[in-house]
Amino acid sequence: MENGAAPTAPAVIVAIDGPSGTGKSSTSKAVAAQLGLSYLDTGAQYRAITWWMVTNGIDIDDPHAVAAAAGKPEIVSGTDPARPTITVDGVDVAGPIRTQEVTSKVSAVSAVPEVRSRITELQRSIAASAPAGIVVEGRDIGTTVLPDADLKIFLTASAEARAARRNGELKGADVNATREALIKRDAADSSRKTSPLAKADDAVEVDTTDLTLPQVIECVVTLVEEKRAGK
Ligand SMILES: Nc1ncnc2c1ncn2[C@@H]1O[C@H](COP(=O)(O)OP(=O)(O)O)[C@@H](O)[C@H]1O
Ligand SMILES: Nc1ccn([C@H]2C[C@H](O)[C@@H](COP(=O)(O)OP(=O)(O)O)O2)c(=O)n1
Repeated sequence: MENGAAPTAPAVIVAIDGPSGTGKSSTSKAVAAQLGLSYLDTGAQYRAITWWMVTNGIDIDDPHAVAAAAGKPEIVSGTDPARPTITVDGVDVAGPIRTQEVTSKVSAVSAVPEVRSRITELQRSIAASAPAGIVVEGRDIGTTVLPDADLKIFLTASAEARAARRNGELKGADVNATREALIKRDAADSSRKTSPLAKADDAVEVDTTDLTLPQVIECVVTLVEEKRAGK
């Protein structure tokens, strides 16, 4: 290089999609931290807009009402993988977006096309401004949000493994009820008309059922490094 500076790697965009409990958030955060990339949890954004709708008394079963309100809340995501943040109109909602109420309503809100177009635009602008690149996790990142991503991963796991993992986080929950709720939400997310949960044709599928979290992280880091090396 003319100025003697060390060459910097070009920004790398990694899309990680898959159903609930497959390990997207844990894997994406760890991969981004290890590789010095930004991190975006797009599910948190859909949860945040759902929280705003519930808090403001919008009838989430009325898609017209949800569509009419979709442009109102200002959602801001902090993309440091060591400390991801999410605010709505300046309010920290990291805790409130994880309630059962929000979880049970997020699929209906995120199926509304006006909600998706607003959040998709936000996601693209965050990805475009990440200095070293970004790991973006969700349901439609490889298919719709960032179809030109350098690497696309689709994580899967059995419903039993996913329910057991989620139950580890919810103290005292019934594993069968957790499994049924996961299956119901995945079915709603996969069957909606606008950008459903789906594997992109060029995504690498990783079944995490019998892998530990460190094994999944290592697998994805290796795939990113191979991409960067041009293999
Ligand atoms: N391969 C794995 N083996 C065991 N537990 C895992 C694995 N991957 C993730 N987990 C755990 O499962 C739970 C759900 O993981 P998370 O990353 O939130 O999944 P997702 O973002 O796909 O819903 C977390 O408690 C996480 O620590
Ligand atoms: N890219 C995305 C990400 C999430 N969603 C919707 C559908 C999901 O059920 C909810 C919540 O996503 P989130 O990743 O937080 O869900 P879990 O961590 O799996 O419980 O948001 C979406 O429609 N598109």
